Amino acid sequence: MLPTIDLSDQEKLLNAHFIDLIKSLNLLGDVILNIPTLADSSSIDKFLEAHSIDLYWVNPIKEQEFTDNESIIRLLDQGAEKIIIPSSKVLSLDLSYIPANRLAVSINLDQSKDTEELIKKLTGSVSAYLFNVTINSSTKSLPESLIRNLSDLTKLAQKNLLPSGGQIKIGIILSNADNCKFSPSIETIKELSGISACLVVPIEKLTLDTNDEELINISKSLTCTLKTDRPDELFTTVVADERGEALGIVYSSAESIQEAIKTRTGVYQSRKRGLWYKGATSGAIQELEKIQVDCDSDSLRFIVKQHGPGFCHLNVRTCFGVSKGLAALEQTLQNRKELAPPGSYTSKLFKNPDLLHSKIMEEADELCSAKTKDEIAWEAADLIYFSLVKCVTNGVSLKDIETQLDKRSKKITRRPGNAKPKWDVASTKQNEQQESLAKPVPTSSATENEIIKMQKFNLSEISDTQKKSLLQRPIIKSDDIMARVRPILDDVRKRGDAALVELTAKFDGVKLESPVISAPFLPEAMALDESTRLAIDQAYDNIYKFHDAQYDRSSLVVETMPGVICSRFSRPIERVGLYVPGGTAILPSTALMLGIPAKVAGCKQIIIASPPRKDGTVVPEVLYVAHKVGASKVVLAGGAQAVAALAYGTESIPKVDKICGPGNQYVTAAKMMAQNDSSAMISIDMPAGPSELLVIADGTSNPAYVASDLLSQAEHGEDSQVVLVAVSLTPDHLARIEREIHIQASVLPRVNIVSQSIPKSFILQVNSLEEAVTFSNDYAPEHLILHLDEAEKLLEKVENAGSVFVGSYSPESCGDYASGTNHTLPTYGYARMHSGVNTLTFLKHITSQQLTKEGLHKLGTTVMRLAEVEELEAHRNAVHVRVKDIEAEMCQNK
Ligand SMILES: NC(=O)c1ccc[n+]([C@@H]2O[C@H](COP(=O)([O-])OP(=O)(O)OC[C@H]3O[C@@H](n4cnc5c(N)ncnc54)[C@H](O)[C@@H]3O)[C@@H](O)[C@H]2O)c1
Ligand SMILES: N[C@H](CO)Cc1c[nH]c[nH+]1
Repeated sequence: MLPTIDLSDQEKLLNAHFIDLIKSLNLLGDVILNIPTLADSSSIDKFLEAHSIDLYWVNPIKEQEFTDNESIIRLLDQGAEKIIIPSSKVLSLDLSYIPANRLAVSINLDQSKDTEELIKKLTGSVSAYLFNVTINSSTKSLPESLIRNLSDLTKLAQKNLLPSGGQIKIGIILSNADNCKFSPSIETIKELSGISACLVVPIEKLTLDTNDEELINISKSLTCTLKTDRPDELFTTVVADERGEALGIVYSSAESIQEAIKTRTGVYQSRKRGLWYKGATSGAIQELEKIQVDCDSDSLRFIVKQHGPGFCHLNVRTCFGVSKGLAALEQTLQNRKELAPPGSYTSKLFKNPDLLHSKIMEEADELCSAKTKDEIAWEAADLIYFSLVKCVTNGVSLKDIETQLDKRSKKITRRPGNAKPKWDVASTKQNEQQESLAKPVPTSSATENEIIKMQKFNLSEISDTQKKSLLQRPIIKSDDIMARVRPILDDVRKRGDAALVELTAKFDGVKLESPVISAPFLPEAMALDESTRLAIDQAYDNIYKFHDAQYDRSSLVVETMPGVICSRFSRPIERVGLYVPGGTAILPSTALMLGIPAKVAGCKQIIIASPPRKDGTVVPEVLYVAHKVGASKVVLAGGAQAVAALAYGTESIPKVDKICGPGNQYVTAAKMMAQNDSSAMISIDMPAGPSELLVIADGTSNPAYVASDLLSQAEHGEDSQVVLVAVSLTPDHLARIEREIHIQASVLPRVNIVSQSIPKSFILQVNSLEEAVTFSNDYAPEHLILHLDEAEKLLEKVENAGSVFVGSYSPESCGDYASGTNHTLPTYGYARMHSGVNTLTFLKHITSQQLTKEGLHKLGTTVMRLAEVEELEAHRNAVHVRVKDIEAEMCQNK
């Protein structure tokens, strides 16, 4: 029998009668869930939350919705064993990469004329058929002609085994013609079982009550299909634990099966003592998890959770002796947890999570380095032991781990499986190889059919340690990067232009005559098409306006006490170096974002550095901006070597006082190292590394907009990180965002980059706006976009962020290019203490003071006393000599 449950009225299913029925059905295997619409995976979530069912097929009722395979894949990923596709749609959908054992087809035999043809066509691509037939008879048994027809179709369908082994399953759905009162019964089930088919029965027609004549008894629906050739008519029954390990052999009767299903415990038929409720006297009871029927329906397997000392009357777990391997290890660890002998190492691990952490890391590392078969087995055993200690400590059983594995094996969508940057051996190796390459290139392309997907976490389900690791950025291998950057800085410092030219040839693949061009720049070298020029001019005007308004040119003057006047005024930093990235994309917009505030501030010398193009020239857009902001030179170099040239100066490039601008890890590391080198005597704006974005979205957000924003930053580089904090989003809303991410990403020219950066990025589901903003403040993103109802209200709670984009019509792209705000912003969480580039970045402030005689006389005592406290006599004396004169003069005037 195949039971069906209609999920459109879930309230009804919460009554005790149905809860009980569903639990019992779960013991017997597959259940069909009818869902209202194909896209409605949330009704399944709701059902699974309320009831324990692990093997279910999904039958989406509305036929017309089967237009593509995306929703089908989603339902299978969610955990459905099979999806039932209507015969009218099965040939028009591309189901080629869904395994046959996950697909069932429903055929309406009253309407379909060429069922046989269809079955032949579908051979090897589906694993079950549901035949719908209308009964025009009120007799208790099915009409002979119908049985013959169904039998022929069943034989045809079952002619071949499935590609992965096993037989096609046939379900029969019987409907009544209006004037006929045919009601399926145990006899119908028996009749259909005779032709290897099973009856599909709605849950409303089922009962656990053996005396109910109207409804179908669940136990009988099973026992009526069993066969036995034993003289005592019992069924041989293997009893196994949740992981399938045989505990012993017993016998079952129709009556014991009925009792087992009713009580959901291990009940068998003892050949000497009748009904046997396992553990009733010994305490070694069993919770029944499944009853499975073998391939020829004459033996059973009871899957049970065994309590007490074990199944065997000799007080061991199995009748075949003690367990070995993983089961034995798990048992030992559980015993140790309850009562460990003195000095037990395992018990030490239970009590010392740090030690356990270290051992797991150590063993994982050793397993990675193991080479021979013996070494690998040895190290894997170590790792499994320590992992299992962690599991047992936290109440996780081997069964729980296997359930996870089984769940994952049901996923159709393959995970990209990239390692987190921290563990990404491939990219470390690649970085090493890149030393000799011109430019960083994307490592791999998106495999066809691979879903481009962010990782997903739920704040309420993750540990503090996990949360901490989410707050971290893709690791910058600081030591490693520093070790590469140090010799580059030294080389340029010592050998100047010659080193710069050589390093540009090495890293950018360009051999230059001279590493610099000076203003005035050739008009033909900065010629632009009209639309580009107009766009740059418009962006320039907006950025200028906003940055000019930031410049308070007046001096600050405060009389702190009578006759004591303090003031502060600003001066531009004289010589500034602006780094414009040009590795994976050349960014003239960055030239605007750095050049304009430098110009507004009045810096006397502006030098721009940017990697050259392959032909040794600078992109005309960058040169046009350089001209507009009044740059005196453009350095044709990128990476650490460009930073070194700006910091130390070369024969052709003047040293600057401050270096600003974003860049990759080499650029950022070089800026930080140069700043720490007192011989360079420079400052930097801030660490502005790989782009980041955090989006907070609620139920009012538009999935397409959210996805487009996330991708807009993910396309910068493989190391970009984007985060979506989803505030109480329904599974459906979230799924729509995920779908948009995949669809939009798949058609991007930089799909190779986003298919690397998106899987390293993550979605965090939270339950409230407070949780969302707290996480965002802890993360301190470079960019924060608020896709929220009344988004502006959240602004006052934002504590840490580089720049905020408020509401669904404020895409980050506007700030990246042209609205007016700056796009050079702190990353890696530095938004906690750094501002983005602004006009003040290019200014320094000088303070001054002037005291009158009266002022000095009034303040003198305070200063002299403080100097005495610090025992700095010269300080005290500088005031004393004056105060003495002032007082003498005052005496004379009296
Ligand atoms: N935070 C911000 O405000 C902001 C703004 C714009 C861009 N960005 C970021 O800037 C970064 C730009 O990076 P990019 O790589 O495209 O350009 P880039 O100009 O920063 O770096 C390219 C240079 O790196 C050097 N390089 C490459 N491989 C090297 C190696 N193995 N060893 C030493 N040097 C090497 C080369 O000299 C090359 O010219 C991106 O991550 C982007 O997200 C950030
Ligand atoms: N999003 C980058 C800041 O992290 C800036 C940029 C330049 N071009 C496009 N975007």
